[in-house]
This record gives sequence, C-alpha cells and structure tokens, in this order.
Amino acid sequence: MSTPSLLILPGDGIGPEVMQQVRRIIDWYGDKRGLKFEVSEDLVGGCAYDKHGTPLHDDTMAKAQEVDAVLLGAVGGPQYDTLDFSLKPERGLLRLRKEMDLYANLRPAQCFDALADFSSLKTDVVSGLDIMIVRELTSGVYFGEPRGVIKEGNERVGINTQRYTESEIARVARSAFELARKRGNKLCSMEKANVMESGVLWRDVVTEVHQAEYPDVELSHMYADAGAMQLTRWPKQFDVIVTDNLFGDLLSDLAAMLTGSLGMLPSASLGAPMENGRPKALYEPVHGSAPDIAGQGKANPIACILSFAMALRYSFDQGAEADRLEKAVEKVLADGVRTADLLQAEGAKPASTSEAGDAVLAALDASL
Ligand SMILES: NC(=O)c1ccc[n+]([C@@H]2O[C@H](COP(=O)([O-])OP(=O)(O)OC[C@H]3O[C@@H](n4cnc5c(N)ncnc54)[C@H](O)[C@@H]3O)[C@@H](O)[C@H]2O)c1
Ligand SMILES: CC(C)[C@H](C(=O)O)[C@@H](O)C(=O)O
Ligand SMILES: [Mg+2]
Repeated sequence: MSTPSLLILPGDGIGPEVMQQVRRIIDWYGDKRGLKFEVSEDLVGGCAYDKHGTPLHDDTMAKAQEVDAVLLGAVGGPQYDTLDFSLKPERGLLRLRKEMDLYANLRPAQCFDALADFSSLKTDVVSGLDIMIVRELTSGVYFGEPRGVIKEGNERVGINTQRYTESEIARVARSAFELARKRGNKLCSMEKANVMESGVLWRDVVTEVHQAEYPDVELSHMYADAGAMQLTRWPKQFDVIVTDNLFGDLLSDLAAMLTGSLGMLPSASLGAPMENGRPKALYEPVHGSAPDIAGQGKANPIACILSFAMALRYSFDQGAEADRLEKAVEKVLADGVRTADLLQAEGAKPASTSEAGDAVLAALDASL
C-alpha cells in the first residue's frame, strides 16, 4: 500500500500552536510505530487571505480533494472582521466542507474521569459521559439560497434560508444510525418541527429511514431547544444525536463544556465512501482560533490531538493506534497535567501548549 497522505492546514490564531503538537505526534508514529504519512502543509483562513487575497486558494482546494485526509487547526480572528463577507476566513472552511461534500460531522463528547469533578455540572451528571453528536455539515441555513443583505424600502434586511432536501437528511441519518448500531443502539434526532417546515421534513425522513433500514435502533425525537436543556440536565440519557448544521454547531459547543473545556472536543467531517471504501475526510477541533489566548502558549492541544486520533480510526484503519493515543491523553489528564482552561484553583501552575504535547509524547512512549 502507498504511504497515506495528509494535508495539514494549521490556519489562524491558536490553530498553528495546537497543530504543532499534532505534528510531533505524527512524527512519533513514523519513528516508533513505522506508521509513515506523506505530509504536506498549506494555508487556509485569514493567513491564506493575507497571502493570496482569498481564504482558500484553488490549488489548496485541489490538494484537499486528492489526499487521504485533511487536518485543520482553526480559522478566523478579529483582524478580519472588516473584510467583505465573502472573503472572511470562515468562508474558506465552509468551501472546503461543501466541495469535499463532508456531510456528516461527528463531534464526540467524552468526559475523561480525571475531569469529571472539573465540569460546571455535578460530577455524577458527567462522569463516564460518552455521547456522539452527528451534525449535518453541508446544507441547511449555512448554504441555503436566497441569502444576503438587501435593501427593502428604507432599511436593510439580512436573509438566510434553511433548506434541506430529503436525500440530504436521509444520508446524514444513515451515518448516525450506523454509528448508533456500533455504540449504544440509541439515536435521538433533534430539530424544531413545531415551528419549521424543514424540521417537519427532517422528522419524517429520519422516521422513514428508521422504519425501512434501522428498525433495530431505538429512535426518539426532540425539539432542539428541549434537547439543549436535556443535555445539561442529564446528558447520559443520550448515545448518538443527529441534528442539522446550525443546531449541531450550538449543541456541540454546549456538549464541549460537559467534558470540561472547548479545548477537549475533536471532530471528524466525513463524506460518502470512495472507491477504496474510505470516506473523504477532514479532521478538526470543534473550537476556533481563540484570539483571546493566541500567541501565549496557553491553548489546550488535546482537541486537535484527539482529532488526529479520529483520523487514525476513520481514515487509516488504525483503530488500535487511535486507542493508544486516546489512552495517552487519558493518562496525561490522570497525572494532573492541565492547560489553563482545565484549571480552577488560583495559583495552580498550568501546563503550556508544548508541555501538554511533551506529556502526551511521554505517555505514548510509556505505552510501548
Ligand atoms: N473550526 C474553526 O476554525 C472555528 C470554530 C469556531 C470558531 N471559529 C472562529 O474563531 C474565531 C474566534 O471565535 P470564538 O472566540 O467565538 O470561539 P473560540 O472557540 O475560538 O473561543 C471561545 C473560547 O474558548 C477558548 N478556547 C477555545 N479553544 C481553546 C483551546 N484549545 N484551549 C483553551 N481555550 C480555548 C477561547 O480562549 C475562548 O475564550 C472567530 O473568527 C470564529 O469564527 C473557527
Ligand atoms: C468557523 C465556523 C464556520 C464553524 C461553523 O459554524 O461551522 C465553527 O463554529 C465550527 O463549529 O466548526
Ligand atoms: Mg462552532
């Protein structure tokens, strides 16, 4: 088999800082496990705009289509807030997701034992938590037409359109049912069918796919606002959640805090299986470029590291190595290594981004 290829897009703000730690881990796998990757690196987001005048150059887009997997840090930042909207760093990321057709965004929220008493919720509410949010990623209000800011009489009107086709709903529902079968066999679908026609269609299509193809999976439906409440009240009632693009964005940031920090949540964005049986894929932490801490060595690299673990599992058939990396992260946390976002006590000295990376590498060494 040829050497698997990885395109790394560190992006902006803390993106390059957390990705630096992942690069060390990729090197570790090459040196210590004989798992070599052909790694290339390119620009996306604000840094691509600074160099090329666009947040995603066509050449970068073409490279992303060719490689076995893309790893992305984060994009955006306040220095780009005055840009023409179509040039914003975030548009580069949305183009990547859309053109690669990465419709199923897996956002697992797992509470490591060592962090159970750190969460803002009670320990028994989060301890042992392991849920998976499947967010539809290439449609809905993020992409629906018409959109824009228009003039209506004397005032401006901002327009976005929530739009879903049956096939878009059905394919992400199948991804979620398949995952549910491999996990706790339970799926909860969230929308707002009480006020939105797209929500009514969402509920109908998920129900049809369930009856026709996955009757063995336990399916429930919930309005997304009630779902947000239930996620903070008793999150362990859920196994897999499937929801649309916007609700999934909100609910996954909420779920991040069940695990202790936004700096803990990884994600995998997957398309349909290709000829080689693997999906097109992009892996990225759920968090953004964190301008408030960028450049200070404070960022938690774990979300980005766990995103690479997801790449090992979903793109490279290396489930055992993904387990190894996740266990290394678990050990680091159990040993008390904490970046600033995982510390409450005044006076406790936080680990820097690179010290957290050192600790994960040491735990990987110890696993051999
Ligand atoms: N996938 C992405 O690239 C992505 C995701 C979300 C936001 N963004 C962009 O990032 C920029 C900043 O957005 P924001 O401030 O609303 O969200 P953010 O996720 O960047 O930060 C929110 C808060 O969480 C903290 N945080 C985030 N990641 C952290 C980490 N790894 N370690 C420690 N603390 C961390 C930040 O310091 C901040 O206080 C915006 O331009 C936004 O559009 C990009
Ligand atoms: C940066 C932005 C486009 C993105 C989104 O809204 O999807 C982010 O918030 C995320 O969660 O990945
Ligand atoms: Mg988000």
